[in-house]
Amino acid sequence: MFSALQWMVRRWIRFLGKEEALKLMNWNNSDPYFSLRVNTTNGYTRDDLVNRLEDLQVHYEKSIMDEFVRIREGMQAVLQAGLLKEGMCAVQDESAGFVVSVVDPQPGETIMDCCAAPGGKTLFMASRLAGQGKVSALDINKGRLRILMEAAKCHNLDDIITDIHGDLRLYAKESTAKYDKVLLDAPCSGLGVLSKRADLRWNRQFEDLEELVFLQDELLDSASSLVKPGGILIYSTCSIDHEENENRVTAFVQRHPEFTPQGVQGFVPAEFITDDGFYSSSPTKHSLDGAFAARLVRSMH
Ligand SMILES: C[S@@+](CC[C@H](N)C(=O)[O-])C[C@H]1O[C@@H](n2cnc3c(N)ncnc32)[C@H](O)[C@@H]1O
Repeated sequence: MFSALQWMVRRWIRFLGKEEALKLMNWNNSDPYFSLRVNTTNGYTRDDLVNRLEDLQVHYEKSIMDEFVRIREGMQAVLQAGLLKEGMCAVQDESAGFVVSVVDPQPGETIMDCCAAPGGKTLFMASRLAGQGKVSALDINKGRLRILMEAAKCHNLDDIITDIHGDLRLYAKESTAKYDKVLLDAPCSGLGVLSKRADLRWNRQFEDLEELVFLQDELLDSASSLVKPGGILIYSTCSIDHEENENRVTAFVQRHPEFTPQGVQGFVPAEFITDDGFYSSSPTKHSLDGAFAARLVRSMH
């Protein structure tokens, strides 16, 4: 009845309880919402986007995030009308938007986006810099990085964004550059986005989770070496699994006492803040994709 592998269901029941696990499975099997983020760099406002959606007779809801609009149907009409190609908006879930709020890009800052492609967060961070500052977008996947730079051109952000093709683990060993902020949006199980990525339900094995956790630790170690003294490391995933989220942060600060977790109060609304001060969105609580982010401040020495 619920198309999820047994190991996932067992895990959800164990960590969320039966009732919450059932709600999650229902959410994953329902028709997904899609969210559109208006591109303010090109001078558009949310009202411009709303007007275009009304012309196209696409039903929408204004989101709790200022730049976002949610639609359940009509994505085909949006694509055909060229709203994405003309750089008016991007498809982005608010759960990813809130990760950018946790980064809190400020004009003039240098930001390293370590696992950047296809660039949803890179673009949003670059637009928040308001023309001052730089985002370096690194990814191991050349094809996805090309898509990122095409989108950057379309959004008029290509002078702010520099692409770097490479494996973060090697890059961090060789590079002497240090950044004000470093975002590691790590490769993860995607267990928070199963309503949109139904394929993951069938493809993900428990062993994948173990491998991913190992990779997440390695990438966190590498990303941390790029943070300047007093700078901030942001670790995020689109997973709802503690093993990939809170547990990775706990293990990281044990290996790196020079980093201290900083609560995300003031960066995202209170209902998205966990008891430990992390950002967490939940499909069942917030009707958004699942995501997680932690802010870690590097000491001055
Ligand atoms: C969750 S996705 C990033 C999504 C992206 N931040 C966004 O918002 O659109 C993870 C990315 O990590 C990249 N990746 C995986 N291993 C990597 C490595 N060792 N070095 C650099 N990038 C890596 C993948 O190619 C993939 O694009």
